[in-house]
Amino acid sequence: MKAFLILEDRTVFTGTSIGSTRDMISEIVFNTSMTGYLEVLTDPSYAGQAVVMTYPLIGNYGITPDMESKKAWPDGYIVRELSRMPSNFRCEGSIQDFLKAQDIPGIAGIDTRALTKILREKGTMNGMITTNENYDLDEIIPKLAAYTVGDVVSKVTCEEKYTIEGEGKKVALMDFGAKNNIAKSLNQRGCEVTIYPAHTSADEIIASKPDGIMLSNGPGDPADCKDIIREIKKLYDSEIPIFAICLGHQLMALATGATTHKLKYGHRGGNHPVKDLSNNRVYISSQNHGYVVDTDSIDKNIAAPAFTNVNDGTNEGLTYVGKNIFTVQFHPEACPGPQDSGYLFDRFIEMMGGNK
Ligand SMILES: NC(=O)CC[C@H](N)C(=O)O
Repeated sequence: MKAFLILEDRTVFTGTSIGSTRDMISEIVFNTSMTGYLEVLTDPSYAGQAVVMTYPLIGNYGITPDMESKKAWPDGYIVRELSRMPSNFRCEGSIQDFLKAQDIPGIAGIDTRALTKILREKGTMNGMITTNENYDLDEIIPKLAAYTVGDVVSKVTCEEKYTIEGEGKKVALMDFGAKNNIAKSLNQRGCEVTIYPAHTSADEIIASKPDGIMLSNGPGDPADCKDIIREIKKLYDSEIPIFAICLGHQLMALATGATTHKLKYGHRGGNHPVKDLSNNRVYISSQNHGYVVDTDSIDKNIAAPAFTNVNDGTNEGLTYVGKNIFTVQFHPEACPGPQDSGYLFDRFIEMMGGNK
């Protein structure tokens, strides 16, 4: 069946429908990862967005147990070519069947390179995937322009707290849309990890006396998370060590007076170079974000830049003055992508006093 991807600038791509055939409107973003399509599909930070994979062949090893959450979160999926015959000893099914089962509409067989060039030159924009050949652009474009990602953290966070047992330090993980490998990275290092719903009060977290608090990644515009930001300010005021990733990093910055803005087309992929400003070493990082902390808005008495992006100079991490708090914009938990910065979990454990 034919499918159409319609962009806010009136560009229309014609391809083949994959997954669900229902209409979808979303923000269209591109990811340049060459591996790890399943981790991308199940990363809750994509809620409210449809993702274009720039790597031309997707799905060749099918669906494996590498899910980063319990389901797929993007509103839509856009690829050049979907593998017709997935093959891997861990393969449990095809991506086509997975998208159908998850009711996610998609489009294959379009020139994703041309699409990515448009998004890179004009910036991230909204779009629609439809199988209706009689689409009416004049009717659709205003609907696309009106779309906003909205409050997606509430949609992706867990409903109730739960604990992953461990013998070492007790970590409270705030789930704003956490990827599984954050809890796993801590647990593999011995930590007992309790995962809390995003709207848990700071008082409850502090009363549970954790050795450290981890603020997770998550979807949407950080500045929209006003209630959560208020609670994070209380966590900042407590003396508990804190490590934060991506949305968590942005929320801590907002809670302490900095501002954020939306990048033209974001950083989503597995090869983003970030420089550790303490030793000028460059790490290749996994990234998925559309917003950044404004470097100029950081109060020197509160925080200092710890990492910058080598490609565009934007902020990639902060250390907080006089506090046991550090935060990063990229993904040390990888999944997908390089694990170069996994040592940051060790740094967090040291900050909590070490595991033994
Ligand atoms: N992966 C994330 O946590 C993303 C954070 C935020 N939603 C952004 O796009 O910038």
